[in-house]
Amino acid sequence: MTQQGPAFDSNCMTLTRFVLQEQKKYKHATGDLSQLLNCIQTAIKAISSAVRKAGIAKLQGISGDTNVQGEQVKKLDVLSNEIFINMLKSSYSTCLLVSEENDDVIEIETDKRGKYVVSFDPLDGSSNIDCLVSIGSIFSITKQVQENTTPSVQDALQPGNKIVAAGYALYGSATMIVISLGNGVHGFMYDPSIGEFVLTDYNMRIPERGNIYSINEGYASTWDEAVYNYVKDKKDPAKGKPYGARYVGSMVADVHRTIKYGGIFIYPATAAAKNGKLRLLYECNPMAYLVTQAGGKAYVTKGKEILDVVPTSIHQRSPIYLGSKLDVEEAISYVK
Ligand SMILES: O=P(O)(O)OC[C@H]1O[C@](O)(COP(=O)(O)O)[C@@H](O)[C@@H]1O
Ligand SMILES: [Mg+2]
Ligand SMILES: [Mg+2]
Repeated sequence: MTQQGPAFDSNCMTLTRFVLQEQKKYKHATGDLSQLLNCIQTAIKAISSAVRKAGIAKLQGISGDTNVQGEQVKKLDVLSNEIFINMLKSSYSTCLLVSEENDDVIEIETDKRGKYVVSFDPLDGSSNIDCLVSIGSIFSITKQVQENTTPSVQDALQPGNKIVAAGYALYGSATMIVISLGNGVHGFMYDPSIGEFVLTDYNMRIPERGNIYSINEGYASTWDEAVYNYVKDKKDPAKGKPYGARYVGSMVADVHRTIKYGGIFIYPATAAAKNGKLRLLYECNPMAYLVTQAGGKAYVTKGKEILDVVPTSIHQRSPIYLGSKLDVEEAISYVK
């Protein structure tokens, strides 16, 4: 447990109750955000249940193969996307959705519209599904620029500093939701015996400095000089105690470890991909928001924080340096 807040009894503080308690702090709150977060929580429970059955997918019908009845069944990422979209629509609190799996924005029907815009990666780390390595879901929530107007793509193209809440679910050795509503970062572990997410990590704070670097080192020959030299120095005993290397290849898992243990996660620009690989709206922004709320830093490059980038298209990519304040500042200082 990271830090126990005096007002909380973690044995019975569920995510649902926590969200309601946050809502009560704002006199004019309508309850729409709470309703939205409850629907996201339900989506995550459903995806977690599907993830836990992925290994017997051919029998259960969630693999993208043909099941024992000879029926075509859905892949986990397709299923996760449908679950997210259905839950968000039925929350009656959204007007526009951006999903990694959909080329265009999804406009919510008029009679179901609310004021929030949600960007999400329904299943992150999909290349890790078949080998049972941790995967996740990522989401961020902003308000529509002008409430009660017809939603347009401009409502989705807001910088990360407009986010009102963001979080991720990690389907690891346990399922966990890590979330921020702008007042710190809090972690809730799923307790299958009661079917609830229970507060386990109150006010998560990322260590100011860590001793782990996380980057896909297989691509080192394609990095620019700054990233190459930074990583080289982190391994050089003449420059200090060498850092450990960890790279899961699921952003949720790599960022979760970085928040818990400290250190740095980098997905840089490469010679082939000038903007890196990760998507700004539903990967970089939510994670930058959480890491910043936990006391860390998230940069595109020197002098440019992720959360200040004004997006120009919904699936745009961005390089990212994210993690412990001192580690990120040190890595960025290598950029000329
Ligand atoms: O294999 P690479 O190039 O290191 O990329 C890994 C990155 O790609 C991702 O898997 C992309 O996510 P998706 O599975 O949602 O496409 C990130 O989770 C991860 O950080
Ligand atoms: Mg992803
Ligand atoms: Mg994905």
